[in-house]
Parts: sequence; C-alpha cells; structure tokens
Amino acid sequence: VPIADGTPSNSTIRKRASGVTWNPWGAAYQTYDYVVVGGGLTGITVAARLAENPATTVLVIEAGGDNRWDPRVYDIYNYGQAFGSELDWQYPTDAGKTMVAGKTLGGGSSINGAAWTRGLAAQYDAWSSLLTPDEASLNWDWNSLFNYMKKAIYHFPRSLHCADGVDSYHGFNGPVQVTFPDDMYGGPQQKAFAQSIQTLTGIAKSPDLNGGQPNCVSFTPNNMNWHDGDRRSSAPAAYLTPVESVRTNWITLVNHQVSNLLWATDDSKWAYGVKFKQADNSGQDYEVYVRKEVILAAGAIGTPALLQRSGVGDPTHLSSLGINTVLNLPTVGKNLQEQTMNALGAAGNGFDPAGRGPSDVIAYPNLYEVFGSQANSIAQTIWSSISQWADAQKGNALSKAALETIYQSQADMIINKKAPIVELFYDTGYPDMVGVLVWNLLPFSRGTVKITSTDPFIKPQINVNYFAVDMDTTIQAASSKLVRKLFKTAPLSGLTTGETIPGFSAVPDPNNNGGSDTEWKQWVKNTYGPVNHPVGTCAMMRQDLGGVVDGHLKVYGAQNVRIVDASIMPTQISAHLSSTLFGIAEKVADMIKNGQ
Ligand SMILES: Cc1cc2nc3c(=O)[nH]c(=O)nc-3n(C[C@H](O)[C@H](O)[C@H](O)COP(=O)(O)OP(=O)(O)OC[C@H]3O[C@@H](n4cnc5c(N)ncnc54)[C@H](O)[C@@H]3O)c2cc1C
Repeated sequence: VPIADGTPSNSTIRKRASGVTWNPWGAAYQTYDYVVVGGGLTGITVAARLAENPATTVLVIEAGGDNRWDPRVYDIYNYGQAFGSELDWQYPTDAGKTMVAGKTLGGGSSINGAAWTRGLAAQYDAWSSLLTPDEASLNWDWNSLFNYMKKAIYHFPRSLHCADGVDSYHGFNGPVQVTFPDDMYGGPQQKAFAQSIQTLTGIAKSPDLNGGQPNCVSFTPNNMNWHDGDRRSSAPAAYLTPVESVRTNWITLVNHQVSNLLWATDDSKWAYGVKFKQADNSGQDYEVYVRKEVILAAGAIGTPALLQRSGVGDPTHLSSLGINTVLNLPTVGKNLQEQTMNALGAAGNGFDPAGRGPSDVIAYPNLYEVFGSQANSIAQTIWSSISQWADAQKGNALSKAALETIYQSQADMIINKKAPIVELFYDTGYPDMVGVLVWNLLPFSRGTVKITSTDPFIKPQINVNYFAVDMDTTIQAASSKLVRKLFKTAPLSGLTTGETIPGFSAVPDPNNNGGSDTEWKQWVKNTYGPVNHPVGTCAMMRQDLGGVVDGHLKVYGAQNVRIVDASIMPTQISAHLSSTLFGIAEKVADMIKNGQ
C-alpha cells in the first residue's frame, strides 16, 4: 500500500519510495533507468515487466489517482459510473461530443467495458507492411502478437449458458484474469441474438473469437477476476497490486501530470527527464531524470499533446505557439481514428434476463454480411473512391499519397480479407430491454489532436472528423438498419414487443423494407456518440507514410523516447483494443529488455 518517504524536502539525499505514492518528493529530482509517462493500460504493463529485473529502476507518473479500491473502478457489474467524474478526462471533441478516457491509475483498463476480443490475424500482419522491409524481422504480425496477448492472461474457462472458449487461444500463466462473469445472463436473450444474426446474415457462430478470426458471432469473456469476487482485472490489479510491496525498484507516483520532456541542449535529441506538476495544477514544477529511456504511455490523446508541448511535431503549428521545434515530425497527432456508436433498442416481452452485469455476446459481420446483394457495388465504390478520400483527408495525414497507401491496405482488409466492418454488441437492458450497440470498426475518416496552448492543463483540440468520409455513415446506417431487421428475426423477435429506438416515427418504414438509407443516415448522425477507442496519433509506420515511431516504437530522430500506448496502432482493428494493447506492451517490454 502507499509508501511515500514523506520527507517534503528538496534535498537530493533521500530514501527512494516504492509502491504507489502521491508524494512528489518520493521521486522528484532523482534518476531512474526508465520513466514511464502515464500509468494506464500499457504504461503499467511495460513498467511491471521492466521492474522484474531488481537492478532496473522504474518510475511511473500518472495524472489520475489510485482508485483501485473504488467501486466505480473495480465493479464491472455497474459499468459506466466513472464516466463524467474526476476519473474521466472528458476530452471535448468536434461536433460537441465528449470522449471518455480513464484519468485514474490503470487508465482505460480501470473504467472500460472489459470486453475481451481480438482482431483479424491479417490486420496485425498488415502492420508489418507499413514498416520498412528490414523491420519485418521485428515481427509486428499476428503470430508474434498472439503469443504476447496470451502471455498477458490467465484464462479461466467456464462453460456457462452456451459460453465457451478455445483453450489454445488463451494463456494460463499471465496476470490479467479473463473469464465469464459469475452472474452471467442465463436468460434466452443472448442465445436468441446469436441465432437470429446467423439466420439474418449467414454469419458463422464460433466458440471463441479470440483466435484471429473474429468474423463470427460468439460469446466473449471479460477481464475480471473470479478469485476476487469478479472484480475488474485492470492493468494495475493484474500487474501492480500483487508485487507492489516487493518490487522496491518500481515507484508509481499518482496525482501528478507530466507537462514536458526535458531535452539535452546539445542537439543530441536525448531526453534527460521530464517536468511534472500536481495534477490539480497547484504547487511547484518538479523534474525527474532518466538514465535510459523515457517511455510515453499517456494514451492516444495525451501522448501526442505531450510531444507537441515538448517541441515534437509540425514546426508551423509549434512555432505558432512559440514552441521551438526539437524534432520535425508533422504527423504527431494526425491519423486519429475513432469509431462512432449508435444504440438501438426493443422492448422486452417480460422475459427474465436471469443475470446481471456485462453482456457477453458480440457479432462481427463483414461487408458481405452487412450489405448482402449490395456488397459488390459498395466494394467497387470503396476502391474507386480511395484517391478522392485521400485527397479530402490529406490534411489529417502526412500526404495524399501516404493516406492512399494506408487506405489501400484498409480496403484490402475489408474487401479481400473480409475483416469485420461493424461490431454488433448485444446489451441486455441498454438502451431498452433488448439492446444492440452498433459501431463502424474501420472508419475512413481521419482526425487530429492539436494543442492550442503551451499550458499542459489546457486540453488539446481533438478533431475526430466524424463521418467526414460518407462511406463511414453508409456503413453505420446499413448496420443500424440490419439491427431493425434483427429485432424482427426469430427467435429474438419472440422476446420483444417491438423496436423502440429509433422507433418508426424517427426512422419510418412504410414499405416494410427497413426504411430509407437517407433517413437512417440522418438518425445515425443525430444520435451517435464516440466509442472511446482512439488510435493512430503517433503511428508505427515508415516515415514516408507519416509514422511517428519505428518498429521498435522509438520516436524517429530521438535517442531515447519510446511510445507504447494506443497512439502507435497505425490502423483500427476489428476488435475492442485492450487485449491487443496488453500484447503490444508485453512485446515492447521484451524488446527493451533485450536491448532492441
Ligand atoms: C469508456 C471506455 C470503454 C472501453 N471499453 C473497452 C472494452 O470493453 N474492451 C476493451 O478491450 N477495450 C475497451 N476500451 C479501450 C481500452 O481501455 C483503451 O484502448 C486502453 O485503455 C488504452 O490504453 P493506453 O495505455 O493507450 O491508454 P490509457 O489506458 O488511457 O492510459 C493513459 C494514462 O495516461 C495518463 N495520462 C495522460 N496524460 C498524462 C500526463 N500528461 N501525465 C501523466 N499521466 C497522463 C492517463 O490518466 C491514463 O491513466 C474502452 C475504453 C474506454 C475509454
């Protein structure tokens, strides 16, 4: 539990704290091998693995507090209680939407929905193709990441209410606990959803979608700990709590926000430390120093903002704020890819859901299953529009040519590799008794994260550019319309008394064919929210595509700055993000340990 040295002095001769502390004097003005900025999902994971070597010293600085014992964090059965509170950054974005992001030890892993899914194998393999050919040996591909994703977890198989699992897709020695909930819904609704979506689209049912083929409907587990009353198995619960009293070489300073990297003045591009301050902006600035590396894990919004404040970004943007350019990397904060969600509901017929908490069945249809007979013409539209979309979106990327190459890869995934294009998340009780959350997984719209001030306490301007590419609206509208049909397909239809959201006055259906595409698009745009899965803002790609980090996740041009969070994912995947991010963090920790 918290161990601070408790000596509010700026003397350099102090006992170094370990564990979790809020006291800056336990860390300030000392030197660590690694300073990790952000104690979220990836930051805690990397820190824990580095600290396995007792000779290595690690400091994590986290802006949020240590709320591990707050039910808003550990109680997954009451998801969403942290939203809009002090545990949430509440990042404002364009279109008046607010993005949720964890501002607490564990970051997103402490407040998220705990759905445990992975993308299509080909989507991970494609990351390698966005690097230079000589980086192929770094194995940014499915096989390598699959092993690291397995390393992260301890899977407890349970055959409850049709839920299943394939043992070989999971690990049995890792710290993150993954299982189905004790109180998992045993009523008819989840099974009915799975059957109806198969009937409607022909999608396959899979016992477990975590093996690299998510194009199916499947029962999906949660990262929760069955040994511990089903409490959330967040990054800190898994990687920190069990070792915090013994790893005296690792300290996590909470309630403190990093404002800037400290660069050597000799043009060596060596970051010798970071500057930080209490997260409520009170008190003085502090510094801390690094012997080996600064590791950035402040998330897909926090990391590009920190880099820009530290002189890493587009020189025109930086100079407009009076910031000297240390590294000219114009795509820091660009290539933002965030998804959009709509919720559809139907009233229950009085069935007993027989359970509570998170829902556990998801369908991931591909283009052909969403669009049916129209699919080939949609595919044609995608291929023939790439150049035009890249031209329209080039301001949010390195260039038109770079974005075209990335779009080609994205289109190949969607059209040839049949990657799921939407998530249909069955949700008992939200937004009505029978609920389905719908989101376009692989948007073509690109956005930006840009600081507007050198003040670290002013949030960056986030421009997601929701639906800037109309294909994103087309996909979101078609999948919403599909859900309307799903509500009318047996056996799910037998459990409802009819659709309530959007309902037939909001989106009429006079010809009984589902309703007009134009009206669905309008409804989608009127009612969507962010999914809170931002990626891509410091992408791992070669520089001619607009990469910010190389295949070692090192910032181009810097000597000792690495990024390990969701900002490095060059593209979205057909999945929730956390299993993949645990895998990325495990992989990069090994790279660092191996001196790569
Ligand atoms: C509401 C919500 C629901 C989600 N649901 C799911 C789900 O069901 N399943 C799933 O797999 N994934 C889900 N995700 C996604 C997943 O949780 C995130 O993608 C993941 O947490 C991102 O990891 P990260 O390490 O990149 O960033 P984070 O986990 O967000 O960590 C970043 C950390 O850095 C800290 N920080 C930021 N700036 C600074 C600074 N300047 N100084 C110090 N600290 C700083 C933050 O406070 C935060 O703790 C969800 C996310 C959200 C927000």
